Amino acid sequence: MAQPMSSASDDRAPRPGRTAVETPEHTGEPTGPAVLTRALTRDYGGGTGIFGIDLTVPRGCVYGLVGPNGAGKTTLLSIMGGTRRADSGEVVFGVDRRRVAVSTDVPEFEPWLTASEVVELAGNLVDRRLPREKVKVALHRTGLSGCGDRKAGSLSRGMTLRLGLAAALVADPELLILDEPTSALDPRGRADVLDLVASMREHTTVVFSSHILADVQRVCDHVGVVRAGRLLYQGSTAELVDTHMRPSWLVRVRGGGTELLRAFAAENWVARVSSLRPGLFRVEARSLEAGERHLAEVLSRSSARVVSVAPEESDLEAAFLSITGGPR
Ligand SMILES: Nc1ncnc2c1ncn2[C@@H]1O[C@H](COP(=O)(O)OP(=O)(O)OP(=O)(O)O)[C@@H](O)[C@H]1O
Repeated sequence: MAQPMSSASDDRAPRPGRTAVETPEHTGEPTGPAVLTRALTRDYGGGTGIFGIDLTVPRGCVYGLVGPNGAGKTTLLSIMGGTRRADSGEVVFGVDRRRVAVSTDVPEFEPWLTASEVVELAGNLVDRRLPREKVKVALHRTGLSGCGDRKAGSLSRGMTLRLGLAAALVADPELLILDEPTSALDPRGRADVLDLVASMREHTTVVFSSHILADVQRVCDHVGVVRAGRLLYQGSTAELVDTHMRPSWLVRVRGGGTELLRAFAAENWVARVSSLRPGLFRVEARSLEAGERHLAEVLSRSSARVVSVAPEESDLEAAFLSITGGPR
């Protein structure tokens, strides 16, 4: 695993026998999840920690782990990455354990090493004959091309985060675990890292945690929602957004449209209709199917002059609030 000096965890050494880490033999085409956890529990006391987490990360996906502060994301990723122990449960890898790389939310490096040396060292831990060119490529991919000779101790927080990423990906991991990889970055930096993550899809499985749900929605095809140490949802991002959002449409008509407003309000399939301003309504349906089936019908029965009908974009933020019942 490429994780040289970058950890801020409390207890690095997994206790033998406490967290089972299995690596199946590799024969032929790999199948099954890249990594999964079974009933993973780490109880810090006082109701904090993680409890009975069954995470399944399909191979080749970009998996986003989201949850409020203190939900247990770092604890979970640290146990998966081998830098914390679990009280019980297991982590099962479907990829070669040596090809799992981790970048923590607060990477720490020896301050006197240059950025190139940090990345080279990380690479050599995985492959002693790692071509020197790979170090340059990793620095380039993480936006640190001009910084190879700078001491790690002189880098800003955002640059240190990028250096952690470069160290993690230098040896082409099969599974990359990233804790809050965009949290310390400016908008440009965030976009760069998200593009990088998106470009790794399929040949590398990526698991990353984030507070920024727009980032997760942008690059993650799978998502896990944790709150208070428990996994509330996991599955495809699209499904999460579709099933946890009440589908809605914005309807614009010429004139006031009071008669149309009443017509919508009388329909069973309409969960709510609200007037945003004269001539503009939001129609919320009880299901996507019902809305798509009946919306046009009501419009055609009405004498209102319809200017436009547009489905409202569902987003992960709203789905997240619906699942967790509160802000993140
Ligand atoms: N070493 C520890 N000892 C005791 N409690 C801890 C320890 N590490 C974390 N916790 C507690 O466990 C809970 C989960 O923490 P964790 O850092 O895993 O959450 P998180 O989802 O990563 O939070 P954040 O988004 O704020 O980084 C929190 O209540 C935290 O205070």
